[in-house]
Amino acid sequence: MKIRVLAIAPYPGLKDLLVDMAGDDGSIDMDVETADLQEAIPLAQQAERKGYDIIVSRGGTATLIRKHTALPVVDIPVSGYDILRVLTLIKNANSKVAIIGFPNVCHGGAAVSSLLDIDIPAYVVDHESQVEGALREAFRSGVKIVLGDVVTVRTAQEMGYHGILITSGRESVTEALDLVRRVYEVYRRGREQMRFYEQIMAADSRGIVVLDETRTIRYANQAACRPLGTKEDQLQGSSLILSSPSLAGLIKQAEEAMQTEMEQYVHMQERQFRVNAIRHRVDGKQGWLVRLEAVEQWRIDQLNPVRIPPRVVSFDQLIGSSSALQKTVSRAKKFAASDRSIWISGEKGSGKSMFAQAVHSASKRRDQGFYMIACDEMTDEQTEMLLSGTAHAPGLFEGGFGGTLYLKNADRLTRFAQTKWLHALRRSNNVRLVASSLVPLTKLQHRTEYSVELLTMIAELQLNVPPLRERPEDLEEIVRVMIADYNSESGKQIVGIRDRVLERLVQYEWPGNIAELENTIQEMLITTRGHYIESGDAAEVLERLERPDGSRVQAESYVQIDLSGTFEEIEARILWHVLQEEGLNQSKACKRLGINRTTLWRKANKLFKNET
Ligand SMILES: Nc1ncnc2c1ncn2[C@@H]1O[C@H](COP(=O)(O)OP(=O)(O)OP(=O)(O)O)[C@@H](O)[C@H]1O
Repeated sequence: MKIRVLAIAPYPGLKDLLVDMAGDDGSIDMDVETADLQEAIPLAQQAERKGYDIIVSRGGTATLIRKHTALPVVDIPVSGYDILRVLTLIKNANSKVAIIGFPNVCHGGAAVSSLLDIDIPAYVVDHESQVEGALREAFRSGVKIVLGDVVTVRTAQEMGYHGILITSGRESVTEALDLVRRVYEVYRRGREQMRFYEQIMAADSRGIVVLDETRTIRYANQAACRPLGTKEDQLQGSSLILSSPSLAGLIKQAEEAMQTEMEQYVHMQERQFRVNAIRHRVDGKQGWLVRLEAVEQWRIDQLNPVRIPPRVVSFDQLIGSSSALQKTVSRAKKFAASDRSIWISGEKGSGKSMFAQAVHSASKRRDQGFYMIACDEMTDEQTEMLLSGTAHAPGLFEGGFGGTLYLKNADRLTRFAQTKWLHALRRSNNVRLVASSLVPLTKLQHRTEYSVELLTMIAELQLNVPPLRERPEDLEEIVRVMIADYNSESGKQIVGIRDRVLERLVQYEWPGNIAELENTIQEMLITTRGHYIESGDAAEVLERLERPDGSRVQAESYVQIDLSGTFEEIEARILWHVLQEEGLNQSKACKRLGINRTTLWRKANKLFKNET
């Protein structure tokens, strides 16, 4: 195989010589172009893509293009012969002569002229922009003829003086071609080794991304294109923040926390990825080696009621040391170790989703997907799409899903959806189900409209998350964490909450539980100007909370009634919600519903059999 060489000759005569000499060389396949300095840059930039192995050029042009290509650039030297030739030419000239050029030309010239005992001053330049100044200086001191490189000669001529080009002769080109063969051998070995590593990385099913100290992507393999949503060649050299702000955010966090290794789950391009990043230091500069692994193959596409919760929750993130919470945590930890389905009941906003995620994170399926399906938001059509697939996408279980499915508000599945789930689950035995509902399981078991078979499947174990009012001792701790989170987001420096405010918070019933507490504290924090949440900062929010009937207003705003199914089914759901909110007190429920006790009794009896 011949070495593919692109020669860029800064003057036409060199092109002819190169074409002539390359024709005789069996090991080199050379194309020659004529271009000087800046004109040569685009040629050099395209050379690698065009399949050249090495570039050959001369003097200032060679130095310049080296900065614009990853290929090796071999410089045709200005040899002693070249200088000797030109000095022989001008040795009898009566006019004063000088050499002006880059160091290689000047040093050679000075050496040869001193050997020949001719006095030729040399003006060394490091950049083409200095040539004009050097020429002026030479001409001022009486120089009439300048010897030099292409840029020297051209500028001298433009200034109205005589310039003689030191051309490269056959010996210099022979020397350059020898160097091409030697450089190529080293380059070939290096390239083969690099290709070997590149092929290994390219074949890896994990996405591999190498970042430099500015979080710019230096390398990305094929598998990294999917999560980053771009083509391989567009990724290299681009900033991570543009390709994946979420991943860039995680790396930034890890840097700020001075971590040298980080493992996280990230949601990118509608899929979940496990991210493992290791900090590296090359030549004193820091960077990251990031590996991205798809947690599973199924993707969400446009199904809104199916979501990936934004963060990984572990049991440690559940705040509260009350025995009520700790008992639930210890029960949930035991459940996590088994692979059985869990039914989590609890009031609105009490932490059911957090428990579901913590169970997943502590289970053997932690490396697989966790999807939350909002059952009350799914239309029957969407359930069908999710479970049976569409023309463009496989159904959830056909897509090889093997993680945890969290069926949020599973009590609100329509009859149609229940049947669909039942069929799908009968066929799939590799999924962990966690379901949640506001309704205690015992109540649901009496509902005629709910499939007993499905319940048996999705409620093998039961967990009850205690409402916040049953563990008031946790409130202060939760508020403290909320303040800390808020400080880091907002830059404020709030250090606590006054006892008077805390007491009033503890006395409140919290029908919307921690979700409601979060909103309340958030509002107080926004209005707080000092270091503590003072009574004044909290007054308006507290008054609203403590308004007579305030809790009911709050509770009602959390209720979502599923309007699918027959009128009787919808009526049943409304009836059930009102009864539940009134603590199963029929008189209060009748008053709110505007029906008499007999009607309620009849409907309730029909719906809940022996329940009321
Ligand atoms: N023990 C806890 N410690 C800290 N934060 C909590 C805790 N429990 C719940 N939260 C927070 O309260 C909010 C509500 O929690 P979550 O969504 O898990 O409740 P839920 O019972 O699933 O709500 P829903 O009834 O809407 O399904 C979330 O922002 C969650 O992070």
